[in-house]
Amino acid sequence: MTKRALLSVSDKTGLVDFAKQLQQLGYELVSTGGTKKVLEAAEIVVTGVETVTGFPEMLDGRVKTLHPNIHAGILAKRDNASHMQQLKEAQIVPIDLVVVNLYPFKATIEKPTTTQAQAIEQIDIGGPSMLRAAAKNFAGVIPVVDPTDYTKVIAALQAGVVDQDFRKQLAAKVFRHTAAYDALIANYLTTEEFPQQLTLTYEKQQALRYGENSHQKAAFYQNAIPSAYSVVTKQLHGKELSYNNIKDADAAMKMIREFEQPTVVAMKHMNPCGVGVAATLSVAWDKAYESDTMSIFGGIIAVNREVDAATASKMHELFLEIIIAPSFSDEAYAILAKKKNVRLLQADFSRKDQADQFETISVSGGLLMQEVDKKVDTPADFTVVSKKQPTKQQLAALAFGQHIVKHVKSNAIVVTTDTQTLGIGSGQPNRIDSTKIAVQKAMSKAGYENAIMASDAFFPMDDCVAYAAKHGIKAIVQPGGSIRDQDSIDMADKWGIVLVTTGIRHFRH
Ligand SMILES: NC(=O)c1ncn([C@@H]2O[C@H](COP(=O)(O)O)[C@@H](O)[C@H]2O)c1NC=O
Repeated sequence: MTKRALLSVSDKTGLVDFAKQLQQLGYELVSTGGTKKVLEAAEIVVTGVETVTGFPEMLDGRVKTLHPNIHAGILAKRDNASHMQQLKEAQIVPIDLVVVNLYPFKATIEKPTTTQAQAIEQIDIGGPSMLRAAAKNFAGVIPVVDPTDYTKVIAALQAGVVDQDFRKQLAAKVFRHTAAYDALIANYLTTEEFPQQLTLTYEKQQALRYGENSHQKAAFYQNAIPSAYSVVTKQLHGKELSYNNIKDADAAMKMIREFEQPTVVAMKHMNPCGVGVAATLSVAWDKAYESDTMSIFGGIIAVNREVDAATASKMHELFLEIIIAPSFSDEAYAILAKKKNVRLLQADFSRKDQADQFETISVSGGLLMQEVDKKVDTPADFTVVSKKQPTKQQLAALAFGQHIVKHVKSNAIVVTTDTQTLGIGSGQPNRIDSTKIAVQKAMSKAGYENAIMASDAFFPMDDCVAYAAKHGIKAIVQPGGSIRDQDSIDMADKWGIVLVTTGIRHFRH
C-alpha cells in the first residue's frame, strides 16, 4: 500500500529535498496551502489537504487540517484491527509520516512592534494537534518537527527500519517542542507575578565540559527569549566559558551594572574581592587591585567603561579568568589578547529595563523564586542612632559600603572608604568572624584611617561594633532591627563612633 506523508511547515528549510526523497521512497505527499505552493514550484506532485478533508481551508487558515480525515488517519493504531476497519469504512487513508513545524510565535513576539492581535494570530493550533497526534501514535507514525532530523529520517527509511527507539526520540522531541511553544504563549499572556504553574522555557545554549567539578556533567540553558542583559554576551576572545565562569560572570555583571561612575569589580567565587571607583577606569583598577592584591589572582573582572590601553596593561600583568566590559579599545584588545586563554566578554550596559525582575534557584525537589534585590541604599535611607553624627565623607562612604555589602555572601561585612573596598568578610556562619576578617584585611591598607564598616544584616549583639571600634573604625552602617540594637548603640556611644541604621536587610545566602 502507498504510504502517505503530510507536510505542513512554516519553516521551509530543507523541505524540497526532503519531499523529493520521500517521493522517491514511494510516499504520497499531502500538504497545506503555502507548503504545497513551495513543493509545486519545485515540480513535486502534491495532494492538497482540502482534497483529503473535502473542505477548503477556512477562517483565514485557522482551520485547515483540523478534520477527522486527517486526525483519524494519524491516530489509528496500526495493530488494532477495529481501528483499521473503522478507517476503511470511513474511507480514511492512514497517514504514516507527519512533518510539521509551527507558526513562528517566538520570532513574532521578539519583534518590539508586534501587537497582541498579531501575536495571537501566530498561535498555531492545527500544527500542534497533528504533531501531538503523531507523537502519541509514534508506534505507527513518524513525527518530525525539526528540519535537522530530515536527513536521519530519510536514512532510516532508506535502510528500511525506523526503529522504535528513534521514533520515541522523535516523539519526545515533539512534546518538548509543543510544551515549550505553549509555555511561551502562556508567559506572553500571563500577568500574575507568581502563577500557580510556573512554565519556563529554556534552550540549550552550550554543552559544558563539566560542572562545578570535573566529575560533574553540565550544560547551560538560556531563556528562550534572551534579554540584552543575559549572562551570555559576545565573547571576543579566549577559552570557552566554564560552569563556574558563568556563575561568577553573572555575579560580576549584576554588581557592575549597579554602578554609574567608572568602576572596577573583581569577583572571586561569587564574592567581590575588590571594588574601586574613580574618575578614570585606570585609577578605579588600582583601587580594586589594591583592595586585595592576592585574591584577585584568577578573578573575574567587570568594568563599566571601555577598557583603555593603560588599564589593559595593568590587567595583563595578572592571571585573570575573564574581563567583562562594554567595549575594549583596539590597543587594549591587542594587549589583552596576547594571552590566549583570558576570556574577553562584551556586555551591554545600556538597557537597564532588560535586567531580570525575578530570580530562581533550584532546591531539592523544586525552585525558589523571588524578586531581584534592586534596592540600592542611599543616605536618604539612613537613621543616625549614635550620638556622634557622620561627616559628609563618612555618609558617602557608608552609602558605598552598603552598596558593596549587598553583593557579598552572608554573613557579610565590608570595610571601605567612599570609593574603595579595603576588607571584605564573606560567608562566615557568624557575624563576628566576618567582622574580624574584614577589619584585619583592611587595617594595613592606605585610607583605613577614614574607613567605615557596613553589615548586610543587623548585629545580634554588640561584639561587632566593639571589635570594629577597638580597631579604629569610626562609622558603621547596618540595617538594625535586632532586639538588642540598643547594646550596639550604647557600644558605639561608648567609643564615640557613628552608628547608622537603614531598616533594609540585604542577605545574600
Ligand atoms: N489551522 C490548521 O488547521 C493548521 N494546520 C496546520 N497549520 C500550520 O500551518 C503552517 C503551514 O501552513 P502553510 O502550508 O499554509 O504555509 C504550519 O506551521 C502548520 O503548523 C495550521 N494552522 C494553524 O493552526
